[in-house]
Amino acid sequence: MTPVLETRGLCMSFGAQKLAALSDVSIALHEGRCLALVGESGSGKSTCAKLLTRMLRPTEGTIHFGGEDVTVLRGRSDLRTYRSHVQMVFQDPFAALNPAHSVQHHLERPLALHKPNLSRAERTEAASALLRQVELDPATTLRKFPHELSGGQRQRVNLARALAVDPAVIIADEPTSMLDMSIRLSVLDMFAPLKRERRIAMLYITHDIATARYVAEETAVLYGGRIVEMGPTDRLIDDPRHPYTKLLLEAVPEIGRPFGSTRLSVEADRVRAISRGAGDLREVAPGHFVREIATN
Ligand SMILES: Nc1ncnc2c1ncn2[C@@H]1O[C@H](COP(=O)(O)OP(=O)(O)OP(=O)(O)O)[C@@H](O)[C@H]1O
Repeated sequence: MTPVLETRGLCMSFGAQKLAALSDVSIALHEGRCLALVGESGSGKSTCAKLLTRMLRPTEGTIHFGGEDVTVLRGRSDLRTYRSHVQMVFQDPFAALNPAHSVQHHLERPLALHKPNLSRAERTEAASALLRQVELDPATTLRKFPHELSGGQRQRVNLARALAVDPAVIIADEPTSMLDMSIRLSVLDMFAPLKRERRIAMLYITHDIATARYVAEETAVLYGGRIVEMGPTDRLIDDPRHPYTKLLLEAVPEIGRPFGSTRLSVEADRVRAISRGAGDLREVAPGHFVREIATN
């Protein structure tokens, strides 16, 4: 199956010192499927999202969308067209919405650009349908402003707005990390019908490997800008092969685990703690890594 969006050997470095934020990243997003990109803070997840949406241009490697090389897109209108196919849902649902505009405006604006032939009444009906798709009641939501919505409702509006332009790809960058625990899964649950019914290809970016199982058929683990393990999510969680994947899984909070500090150590064959973004993972002997994780 030809991927909808594919990267080959993607690299990104910043600044005069050319510090590598991303090295040799090759991933593929397929129609109706989701890939989770998992890694801790600083591992390069957001950089990857910015490259895929072409907010940044990679220093090396290529990005193909529908078979076409979009790595070199430059013109404003070409980039705008590309980004209408590849939509982002951001971490902070409040910052992504304009406090001065109603939900109706947030949804009807992209609809007006994407489907200029719709009459005003048809546009409002399309906005209502989008809200129903994300399980919000149009009658009570359309007229509201962002501050009148809960965090979960705002993230649903963001998702509805992304859907307004019929994207082929949605990149969700930590979409639930700023939401209350109790509603995270209900927001993630909305991804399944988008894949099934709209056949959208998704990239779910998260630091929380445990949630990957809810949304993603495949998972890639990013460490220090490199993919250290990739495979079917169930296999990767049940039988992690790379030491860093094991560390991520051991760090998942569990009910019943006592408060305090858990000392995790792991024999590593490929991880190098000198990679930036490694957090407090330390190499204490060649190939031997320890990490202190506060669990309270
Ligand atoms: N514009 C930039 N200029 C210089 N360095 C950058 C820039 N953007 C990102 N970096 C660096 O690249 C590395 C990866 O950053 P990135 O934001 O992609 O990580 P992340 O995994 O998304 O982290 P988080 O989960 O904390 O958002 C970090 O070391 C960061 O400091």
